[in-house]
Amino acid sequence: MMSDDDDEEVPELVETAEIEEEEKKKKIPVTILCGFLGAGKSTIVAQLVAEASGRRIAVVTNEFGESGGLESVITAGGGATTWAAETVELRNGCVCCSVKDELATSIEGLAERTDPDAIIVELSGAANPGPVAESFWLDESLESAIELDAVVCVVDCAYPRSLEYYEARRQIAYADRLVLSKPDIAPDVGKIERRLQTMTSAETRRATRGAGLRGWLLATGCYGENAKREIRRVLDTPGAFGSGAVHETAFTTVSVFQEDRCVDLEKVRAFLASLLWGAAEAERSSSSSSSVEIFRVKGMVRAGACYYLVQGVGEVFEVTPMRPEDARSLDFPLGFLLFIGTNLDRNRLEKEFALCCHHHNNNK
Ligand SMILES: Nc1nc2c(ncn2[C@@H]2O[C@H](COP(=O)(O)OP(=O)(O)OP(=O)(O)O)[C@@H](O)[C@H]2O)c(=O)[nH]1
Repeated sequence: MMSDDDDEEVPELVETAEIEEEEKKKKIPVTILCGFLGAGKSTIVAQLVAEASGRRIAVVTNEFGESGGLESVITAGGGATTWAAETVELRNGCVCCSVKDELATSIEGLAERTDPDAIIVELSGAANPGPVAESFWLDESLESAIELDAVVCVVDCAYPRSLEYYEARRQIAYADRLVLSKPDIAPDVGKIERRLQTMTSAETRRATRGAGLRGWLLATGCYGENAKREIRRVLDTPGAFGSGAVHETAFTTVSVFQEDRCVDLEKVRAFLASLLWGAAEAERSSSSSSSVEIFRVKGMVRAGACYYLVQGVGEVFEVTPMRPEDARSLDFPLGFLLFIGTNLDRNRLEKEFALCCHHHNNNK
């Protein structure tokens, strides 16, 4: 029976065509899950699937070796009974070295066939997440159904020595989020957290066997247009704008900023291109421990009245306009770039960023 109140309720007008259009545009978020050998990646995936409560999560795992394929499993969530297995074939072997162009195409195909709500790509223990993340950096014009959502790295708190391995530190440098696994058996999680803070501004969370991570780990919006919250968080991270403390290793975060000066976007793009491509080239041709490597770039710059988000992974980067409402809500007029890598030269980065800026605020 309807009450008087119900009678008086004015039905909301729903523009179905608009909603359909929105739905169509909504891309399937891809989470890259990395972490050193035995850190707890598979345990986390199993827990995410167990907590999926009806959402469909596609899991793609990369096993090194013979087949050169990627195994994937799809679940409708909520228990083992709904699992279905499928293999994404890649011709050339290891996902993190040789097949990056094929990877996104294969996973797009998988997404089309199975229509999941989220996709997790679980990498093997020593894998480099950089080329994998790059492969999801798809051109807008390709109208892909999938988009990179975050690189998540699992750090084993019960095995702090893993941080001595270059492969483990590189995974941390690429990550947007760090899961601190095994806090239940680790003697000093706080010490590991403090050490990680000297290496990256990525957000961290402790989790025993992956419990309670779903809302934090999937569909985070760390990349792309939704990255506003992530930028806000980086700006709020203590130390992200520090005066250049010397870190324990050559592995560092350096941020440079130009308060309220407008940039020339073409110069910013040229600066990033020469920096990232130059660093990658130098890295390929040298095995020296003093070589410069840049894993991640994050930032925000202003050109005229418009703010732009800067994001980079490995050799690829993009400079994208922010929605005016997002830029307004950031509430401080700041241009900054944050680099995570090895042997970064703060003075050089500061000088070159300054050269991208106009002398006056009015963009003239
Ligand atoms: N005590 C405890 N054990 C954990 C936790 N997470 C994972 N483990 C255990 O750690 C071991 C390795 O976990 P996996 O999930 O297989 O790790 P992985 O990163 O997938 O391992 P690889 O694929 O070999 O690199 C297993 O014995 C897990 O049961 C945790 O939070 N606490």
